Amino acid sequence: MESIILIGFMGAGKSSVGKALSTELNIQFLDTDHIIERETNLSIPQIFELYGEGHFRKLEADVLKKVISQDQVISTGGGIVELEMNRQFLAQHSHTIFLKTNLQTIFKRLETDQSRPLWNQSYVKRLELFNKRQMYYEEAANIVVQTDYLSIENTVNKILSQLKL
Ligand SMILES: Nc1ncnc2c1ncn2[C@@H]1O[C@H](COP(=O)(O)OP(=O)(O)O)[C@@H](O)[C@H]1O
Ligand SMILES: O=C(O)C1=C[C@@H](OP(=O)(O)O)[C@@H](O)[C@H](O)C1
Ligand SMILES: [Mg+2]
Repeated sequence: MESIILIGFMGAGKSSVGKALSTELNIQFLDTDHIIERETNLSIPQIFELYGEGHFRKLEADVLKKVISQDQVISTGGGIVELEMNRQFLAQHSHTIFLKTNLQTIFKRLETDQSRPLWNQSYVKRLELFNKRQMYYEEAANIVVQTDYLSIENTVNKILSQLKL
């Protein structure tokens, strides 16, 4: 089986759903953010603060290329689709899944979150980022799963049924 890649906005549930999905399928779980943090020995906010978003995007693109292989679930960061190269790469992959959420759901889930530098900004900036990225996710994904009213467990089940596994 090809690896399963989860994409979507911050708070869509990529990391939580990815972990649960890998447990269900009994395969390895990778999260591009975790790999970057481990390899740099820095937190995501520290990388943004010290080196800026552009540098983080390079690290993220390198990790994405490196981790695609068989039999694993890969959760990405919400901004992986910012680079066109990544969008093309993801679109060529048959199991790229867009976890789709409306902005209201994201606000609820990330209400007290301080760990995401690009969420930690004004309402207008958040809205702009959310709107801009929607078509990027659509472009990069082959499967779309709407998650607003689903628990993590039910999202996993919906993915499994869409993948017909
Ligand atoms: N389907 C869901 N229902 C309720 N809460 C969720 C759901 N998916 C994620 N969450 C919660 O939202 C927050 C962000 O989830 P996370 O998996 O880190 O998202 P992402 O990796 O897409 O940014 C976490 O607190 C998580 O427990
Ligand atoms: O949307 C983004 O640009 C980002 C999303 C984060 O991952 P999650 O989507 O898992 O929160 C993380 O990669 C970083 O803070 C940047
Ligand atoms: Mg995540």
